[in-house]
Parts: sequence; structure tokens; C-alpha cells
Amino acid sequence: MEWTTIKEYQDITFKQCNGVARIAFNRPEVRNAFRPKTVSELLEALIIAHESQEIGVVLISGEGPSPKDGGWAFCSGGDQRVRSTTGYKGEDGVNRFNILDVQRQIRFMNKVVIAVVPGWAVGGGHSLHVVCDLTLASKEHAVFKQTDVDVASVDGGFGSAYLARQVGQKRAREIFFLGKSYSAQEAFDMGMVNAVVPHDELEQTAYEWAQEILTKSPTAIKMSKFAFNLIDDGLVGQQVYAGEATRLIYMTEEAVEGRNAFLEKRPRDFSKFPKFP
Ligand SMILES: CC(C)(COP(=O)(O)OP(=O)(O)OC[C@H]1O[C@@H](n2cnc3c(N)ncnc32)[C@H](O)[C@@H]1OP(=O)(O)O)[C@@H](O)C(=O)NCCC(=O)NCCSC(=O)c1cc(O)c2ccccc2c1O
Repeated sequence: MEWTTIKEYQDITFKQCNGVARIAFNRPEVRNAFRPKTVSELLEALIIAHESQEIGVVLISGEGPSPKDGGWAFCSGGDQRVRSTTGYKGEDGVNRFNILDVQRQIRFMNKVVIAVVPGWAVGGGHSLHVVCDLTLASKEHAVFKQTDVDVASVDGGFGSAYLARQVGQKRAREIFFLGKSYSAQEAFDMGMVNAVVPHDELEQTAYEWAQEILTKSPTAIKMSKFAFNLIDDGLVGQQVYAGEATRLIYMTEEAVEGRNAFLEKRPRDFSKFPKFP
């Protein structure tokens, strides 16, 4: 795999290789905790990936191991050192919850997003893996833990309610109320991880899953992702799905006739088009 850097950032790495983008938290000394700057960079990288005509699958991971103690992490959530009484304090002095913008970007991303979990997925980092379309986890090092209520926080959206869709209500409540640590295998058994992979093979496996997805119809992949989202996302889910249906209508001869009739100031004629049962 020959990864080339798409853009240099301070808190994340952002690379691509053969249609796959890889975005990784790059603060291993704090278990890849995010501060507002980290999240702004992540959001920008996701938007670049969303807009790209080359990229078809996005991997989100965490760089490591920690230079301090060799520990691995996907992400340990919000950086508690910059948490203020009204959010996480950025270098500009503004307090933000901008990780929720990232969650929505992943959810509405027109491509498959895979969480590649090499170590701890904790707090807001746990929620991030939940919102990704797929999760691959390191057999040796991945640990899943929801500490939100330990630090008087709560992800009341995807991190909890959508988690319950994956593992069931009783399990989701256990994950939040007890804050236990779960191994990759336990997370797999619960249904919130797609595969448990030997650590040394994790990145290669993620790349291979991405390459398999890239062999499929991009429109069908996108429409099936949005169809899976629809029932939980209400009118916004309908809007996202229907937006793609509108694009498909635009691609028909009927759409060409409708547009041209208007521009040519003539009566429209849809009579030749079939009315399928
Ligand atoms: C992740 C851990 C379980 C790892 O434990 P371990 O024993 O392996 O390592 P250490 O504890 O020694 O950590 C090494 C080093 O990293 C620092 N660190 C780790 N996590 C963070 C963090 N989140 N913030 C700041 N620093 C962190 C740790 O202090 C050590 O530094 P040293 O200088 O001492 O070497 C364990 O570390 C752990 O439990 N971490 C905290 C997890 C946590 O509580 N995260 C926050 C949850 S809340 C959240 O993420 C969140 C964010 C949002 O923006 C939201 C927005 C809207 C709604 C909800 C949100 C939300 O819930």
C-alpha cells in the first residue's frame, strides 16, 4: 500500500491510496483524545473525502502507539484538559461540541466509513465507532468503554440510541450505566464490531474491505447506506435518501424533456415515457 498525504494537519493524519482515504487521530500521548482543533481538522478532512470523485471509502483510525507508554488508542473522546463549563475550549477561546458535526458528517457521508480500532475506543471515541458504518477491531489491543457518565457527560444521540440499535437496549444501558471495558471479541459478540483482526493485520484488512466495497456500484452502495439510516433519521433521513432519488430522476430523459421544454418555452411532452406498473 502506497499512502500519499492529502493534506498536512497538526492533530490528524489524512492520506489516500487507490480510492481509499485514511484519517487518523494523531495525539497518541493522550490516547488520541480530541480537542476542538482536532475535530475541526477531522471535519474538514471528512468534507474533502465526501466531495472527492476518487475516494469511495473512508477509514477512521488512531495513530500509535503512544511514545510515552506504548499504549494503543482509536480515540479516548473529548480532551478533559480543555473542557470548560460550556463545552471544549478551542485555541480561539470559543467553546464547542463540534464532535457532533463530525458524527453527522459520517452519518450523511455519501461513502462507506469504517472505524479501524487499534486500541481504546472510549467516551466520545466510542460514540464515533458506533456512528461509523462498519467497525474492525484489533484482537490484542482494542478495548471498548463508555465513560461519559463518569465525567458527567452524555452522548444522547447516536452514541447511545443508535448503539442500542446495534447491541439491544439492555446491553446499551449496561455499557453506559456500568462503564465496563469490553474486549474486541466481546464487542463482536454484542454486535457492535464487524470483525476481530490480529493487530498486525488490522490496517491491511481494512484496506482489503475497502477495496471490496470499491468493486460495487457506488450509487447502490450510497443508496443502501442511506436506506439503512432512513428509519432512525426521520425526515432528515428521508431528505438525504430522497436527494439521491432526485439525482436519479435528473439522469433520465424525462428530466431532460422537462428542463428543455421550459428553456425552449414550449409545451412539455412526457407522452412517450413509460408508466411502469
Ligand atoms: C482511555 C483510558 C481508558 C486509557 O486508560 P490507560 O490506563 O490506558 O491510560 P491513561 O489513563 O494513563 O492515559 C494516558 C494519558 O492520556 C491521557 N488521557 C487519556 N484520555 C484522555 C482524555 N479524554 N482527555 C485528556 N487526557 C486523556 C491521560 O490523562 C494520560 O496522560 P498522562 O499525562 O497522565 O500520561 C483512560 O485514559 C480514560 O478513561 N480516559 C478518559 C476517557 C473519557 O472520559 N473521555 C471523555 C468522555 S466525554 C466525551 O468524550 C464527549 C465529548 C464531546 O465533545 C461531547 C459532545 C456532546 C455530547 C457528548 C460529548 C462527549 O461525551
